[in-house]
Amino acid sequence: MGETWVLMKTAQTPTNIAVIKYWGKRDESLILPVNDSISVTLDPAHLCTTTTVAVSPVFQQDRMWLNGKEISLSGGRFQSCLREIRRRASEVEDKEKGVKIEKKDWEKLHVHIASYNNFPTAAGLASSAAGFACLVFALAKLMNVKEDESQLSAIARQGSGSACRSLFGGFVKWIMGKEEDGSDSVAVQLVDEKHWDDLFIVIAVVSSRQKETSSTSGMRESVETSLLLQHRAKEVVPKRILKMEEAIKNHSFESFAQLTCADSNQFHAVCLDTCPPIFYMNDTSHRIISYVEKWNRSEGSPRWHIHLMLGRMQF
Ligand SMILES: Nc1ncnc2c1ncn2[C@@H]1O[C@H](COP(=O)(O)OP(=O)(O)OP(=O)(O)O)[C@@H](O)[C@H]1O
Ligand SMILES: C[C@@](O)(CCOP(=O)(O)OP(=O)(O)O)CC(=O)O
Repeated sequence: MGETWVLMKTAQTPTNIAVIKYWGKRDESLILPVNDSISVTLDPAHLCTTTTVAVSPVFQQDRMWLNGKEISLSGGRFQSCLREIRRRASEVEDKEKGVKIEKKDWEKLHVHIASYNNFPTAAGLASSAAGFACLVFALAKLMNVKEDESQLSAIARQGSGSACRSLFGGFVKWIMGKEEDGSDSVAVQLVDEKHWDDLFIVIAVVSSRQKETSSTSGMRESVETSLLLQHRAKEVVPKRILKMEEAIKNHSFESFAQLTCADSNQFHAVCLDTCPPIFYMNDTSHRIISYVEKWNRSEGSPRWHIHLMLGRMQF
């Protein structure tokens, strides 16, 4: 296969915001969570990642550019995604270019990746979720991987846990799973994006500062030191997930809002119960919470829900 040719695929993936949060791992290397979680995928017209992947016999190594700057692919999470996709690659034929790639060829071929976020990266808006989901989906298309979105979500999960939920639109549940190899820790779509089309999400960025504690290290410390996290995972989230699924299915905004706010508040309570404590909110966040709580009380029934995360606000 000495000739020069390039095959290319592009994908676009939105970010997602958790309404029942993932916080804590039972397996760090496979990124397996201590609880189920549920998120809503944002409209791709607003916050999304666009990723193009290309393969050619002239590429000498896997390389990636993010927002125009080359980044290292040596990290374990990128390597996990590349390895898992390659393992599932199958034959690709492009009759126009006269190219045929056998399954065995994929181990020897290298990819070049260019990815762009149309929103701030590493700024608390879950760019890793959209980014790893988009990377996995684009690579799967390029390498003719037959797995469905749920099976692909188990690969995106190894890039970043919340990324598994961005393989679908609408409301998505990440089932924590019980298997040690993580084969049953996958995302499934609860309802599609048309199910609740008059629900709007407003994201107010209440701080431009990079968060001090990454999600990865924050949840590691919570698992190691917070008794509240253990209680939340065992006693609270299992029941709350069932109530949230019911609220979403029945468009019960009052229940949806109450559960979302309660879960966000408990997430921040776990962060405070961690040693050393983790602060993801600031005075602005607190002020907006109290305004919205007063608003909802004055209006009789909740019209807005609010949950704060990582120094930013989603209504
Ligand atoms: N488009 C992308 N493609 C692949 N990886 C990406 C992309 N965008 C971001 N990432 C990865 O995600 C990392 C940023 O993740 P990080 O968790 O720090 O921030 P965030 O996900 O934007 O915010 P938060 O986790 O607080 O919601 C980047 O350093 C990069 O490794
Ligand atoms: C607070 C959260 O947004 C945490 C997201 O954590 P990440 O998915 O970014 O963590 P890693 O798996 O270590 O990459 C809650 C959520 O999105 O469910």
